Formats: sequence, C-alpha cells, structure tokens
Amino acid sequence: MAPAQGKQRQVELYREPVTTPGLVPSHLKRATADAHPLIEVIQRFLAHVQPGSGANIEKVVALLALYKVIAPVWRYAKDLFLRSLTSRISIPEYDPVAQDIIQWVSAEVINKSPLSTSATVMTGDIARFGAEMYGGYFPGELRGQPKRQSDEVNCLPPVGKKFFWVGFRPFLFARTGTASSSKNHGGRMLIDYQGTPQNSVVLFTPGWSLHPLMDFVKHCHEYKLVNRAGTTTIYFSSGKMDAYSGHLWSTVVKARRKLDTIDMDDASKTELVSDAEYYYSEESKKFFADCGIPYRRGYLFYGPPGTGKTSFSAALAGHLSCDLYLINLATGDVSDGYLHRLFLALPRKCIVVIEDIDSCGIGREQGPPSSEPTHLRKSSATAPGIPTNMPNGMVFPSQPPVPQKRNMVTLSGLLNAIDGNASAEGRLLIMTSNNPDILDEALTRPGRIDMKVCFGKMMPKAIRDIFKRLIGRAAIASKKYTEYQIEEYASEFSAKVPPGTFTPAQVQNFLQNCRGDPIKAMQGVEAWVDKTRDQSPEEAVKDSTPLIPPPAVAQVSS
Ligand SMILES: Nc1ncnc2c1ncn2[C@@H]1O[C@H](COP(=O)(O)OP(=O)(O)OP(=O)(O)O)[C@@H](O)[C@H]1O
Repeated sequence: MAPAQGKQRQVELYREPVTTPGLVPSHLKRATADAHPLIEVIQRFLAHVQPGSGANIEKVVALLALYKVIAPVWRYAKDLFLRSLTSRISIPEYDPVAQDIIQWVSAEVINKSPLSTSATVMTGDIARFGAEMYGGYFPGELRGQPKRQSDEVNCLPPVGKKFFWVGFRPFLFARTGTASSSKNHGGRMLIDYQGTPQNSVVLFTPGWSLHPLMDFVKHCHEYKLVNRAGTTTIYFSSGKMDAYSGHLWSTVVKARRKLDTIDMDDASKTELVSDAEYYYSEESKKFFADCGIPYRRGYLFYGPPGTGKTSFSAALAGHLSCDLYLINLATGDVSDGYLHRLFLALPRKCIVVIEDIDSCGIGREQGPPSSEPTHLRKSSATAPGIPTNMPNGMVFPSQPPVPQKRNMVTLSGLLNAIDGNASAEGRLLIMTSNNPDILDEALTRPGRIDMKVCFGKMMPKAIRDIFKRLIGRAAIASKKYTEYQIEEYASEFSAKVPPGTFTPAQVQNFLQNCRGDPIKAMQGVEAWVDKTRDQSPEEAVKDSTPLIPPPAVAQVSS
C-alpha cells in the first residue's frame, strides 16, 4: 500500500495546472507556459500552496496569455511605425562611417549615460581585437591621447538597439549581430558587393527626410577628427577576411609621426609634401575633373631597407590627416581577387602603401631582370617624363638575395587593382622597393608612378639632425647640456660618421642605445663605425641590439 500512496501524493504535487478549467483556452495556456517556463513554476507553486485556488492560477495565466497575444502586435506596430514614420540608413560595420558612429555612440551615449545597462566591454588583447573591429579607436581615446591598449576597459555599443537624443531629435541606433548570430535584429544583415553577409549599423529618426541622418553622420565624423587629432590609423591587410567581422583590413592606431622626425634630403621632402598637399587641394581636384584624368597619384619610394620609406608614408598620412593602408604582397596570402577587393574597400582620401613591391616576384612576368648585379646598376629614376628629385647616380649597396615567396598576385592583377576601371579614385598610392631596377616598366610608367624618390643613406646634415633629435632633446631637457653644446656635439658626431654609409635605422639604433648621453655617443661612435661599416643594415641592427644572456645554471655537486 505504501508505494501506491506515495505515487498518489506525487501526482497531487505535480499535477498539471495549465489544464485548470476557466475562461482562458487551454491551448493558449499551454503556449504561454511553453514560452515562459517561469509560468509553469508559478502555477505549480500556487497549486501546491493553495491546491483549491484555480481562480488565482487562472488570473496569472490570463495575464500572461494577454501578454503573449499583445507582444507580437506591439512588435508589429513598432515595426510599422519605424517603417512608415521614420527614415533610416544602414551602413556595413566595416565602413569607416559606421565606425565613426559607433565611436560617437560609445563615447556620448554608452559611457555618459548612468542608465546604460548593456555594452560590449573589451580589454587587453580583446580590446586590440575590438580596435580592429571598430576601426582601431576607443571611446576613451580623447584629445589625441591614445590609451594603452593592454589595461584599458572600453565600452562599445552592444549588439541591439540604443535610443538617444541629439538636441531635440530622437535617434535609434541598432547594431546587428555577427553573421552566425541568431539575434540579428529583423534580418537587417547587409550583403556586401561580393554577396557576403556583413554586420551592420542602422540609424533611425522620425520623419521622411534623410538630411537629419546625414547631418548626424557628418557630426560623428567631425567628432572623430577632433578627438583623434594626433593619431594616425594604420590599416594593414592580413590576406584573409576576418570571418567574425567580415573586415578586409586590420587596424592599429599610432601617435601621429611628425614629418620633421624623418631625416632625409630636404629638397625631396619639401617637393613630396607640397605635391601631396596640392593633389588633395580643391584646385587639383577640379583640374583632374576638367581634364578628364583619373584622380589618382602614385609615388615610388626606393632605397635600402631602413631608410624611412614606410615611416615617411605614415608621417605623410598624419600630415594630410588621412589614414594609411599598408599592403604587403610578399606574404603570399594576397591573391589578385583579394587585392581587387582591398582596393574597392578604400575610402576616397587615403594613402595606400604597397610595401617591397619587388620582393614578391612581380615584374618577372616580362622576363628576368638584367644580369648586371643590382649594386652596380644606376638608378632608373631619371626615366624621361617623370619628375625626379633623387641624387642622380645613386648607387645601392649589394642586397642579400630576397627569398621569393609564393606569389599569388600577377602583374596584370596588380595593375587592374591600382588603376583598372573599377578602381576607386582619390587615393595616393605609394610603392616601396629595395630594388627598383627589376620592376616592370608597366608598373612604374608615368600615370601610375608620378614621382620616384630615393631614400638613401645618411648624409652629414641628416646625421646632425638625428643626433639632435635622439640625443639632444633629452640632454637639453635634463638641463645638463645647452643647445649650443648639443650643436657642437652633433657636428662632431656627424664628422665621425662617413657620409652615405649608414641607413637612418642603423644610426637610430646606435643612438638609442646611448640613452640621451652625448658623451657616451661620442665615445662609442668610432668603434661602432668600424664594426658596422661592412655589415649589411640588417646585420648591423641585429648586432647592436643588446642580448640578455641566459641565466647561469648553478652547478650542483652530488
Ligand atoms: N629617414 C629616416 N628618418 C628617421 N627615422 C628613420 C628613417 N629611416 C628609417 N628610420 C627609422 O628606422 C626604422 C625603420 O624604418 P622604415 O621601416 O620606415 O624603413 P623602410 O625604408 O620602410 O624599410 P623597409 O624597406 O625594410 O621596409 C624606423 O624605426 C624608423 O624610425
């Protein structure tokens, strides 16, 4: 008998309350309980504490059933309102415009509102990943002070919706989830020109005009420019699209490098800078348009490694207040199609650098280069029709053979990407090369390359300048030396360094190790020159890098 009693008690305890008789149809009660498991718990609890209270249970269920019916109607009404009474814009998240908006919402809505209840929070390495996703900047990164990425916690808008006011106008900001996310907010996932789903940012505002939205987008862009003065965003192609974010480019934000920190021939620097400034002037834009010339400009920077080709490109981007896009074809990961997509995704004003263009095998399509050794050849910079500003007769040192990597980009693919019909206009293209002589003429012909600039080894003035910058500034700041003394030391130092022998990277490396001490620099320079003179730039830098010996292993006698 005992087991049978136990069974009956169990049935009483867990009898199914949704089947209680009443006005609410039982299938609706069942649907409610299915949608909200908590209802089941409440009903069971009420049935347990007050077994005869069918009416109470009925009220709870009736209320929730009402909610169940009203919720989709409310959603539909809200959607109908958004569709018919608001204007909206959708922007793929990889687009810089979307990143400007995300930054604004992060800084002005999420971070300032005490009522923000959700955010995407990132820190450390994840923050770096976030920086890549969100265009490389953080909401806290204000007044040109990039924060250290490793220990900052940053709040970005969560996937979902955020409502805010700008003045008297309400806005609704929505971010879709990832391509694989089940919550992708009404299917507002954008499909890019390749048919790949992209995360997107959607903005709504009441009214039937797009103007308020466009004004807001402009406002976000200006906000970015103001808050990010003093930094340069560097985009680099990793060769693969990020499967999570769908981004073609990864980014880092760096403190803006000033042009006066690049030691090079003054005439070349001035000519390059004024050419680039003119290129982006209104007058030049009009000239290109009037003449029907595609609005593009190209430079070839050539010279030994470590002479500042990439550094100058970054400084120029900072000077022109635009972003820098770096493409390294030598990784072997970039194909013709991918390169084409990279160029399609460029904004109108930017500097694109294709690094070490000679090292990826491009230029070999038209047959092997001259058999004459590179270090004996004269520069081809005096090609007719191209303004040059390099010292003629420049002789390059012998270069170690560059290991050829798998080359997935063909010359025709590269030409098509940089100035094919589909290629965007407005960019400034810089190709860098250690061996300009082996480049195919089609690549460097006027129209594709408008200026060739040599980045050579250090001459006396540049040596004095780098000494004053790397040693003099700290020494004067310490008040141990006067400006006059530093001038004297700089001249003495430059007299001891043979001209045209060392790259800026080599001299920089030596001076850095002197830690702002001019006496140490003067004492060590002759020995350094003797030791380094015959080394290749890479060997010299490696050799002067202090090695920390492994800890001594204690001898244990048995
Ligand atoms: N002309 C220069 N003025 C100031 N610093 C320089 C200059 N050239 C090189 N450097 C320093 O040397 C390092 C390497 O420079 P960078 O990468 O710009 O050289 P590069 O010519 O682009 O080399 P590679 O051909 O290997 O890409 C950087 O730290 C940079 O600060």
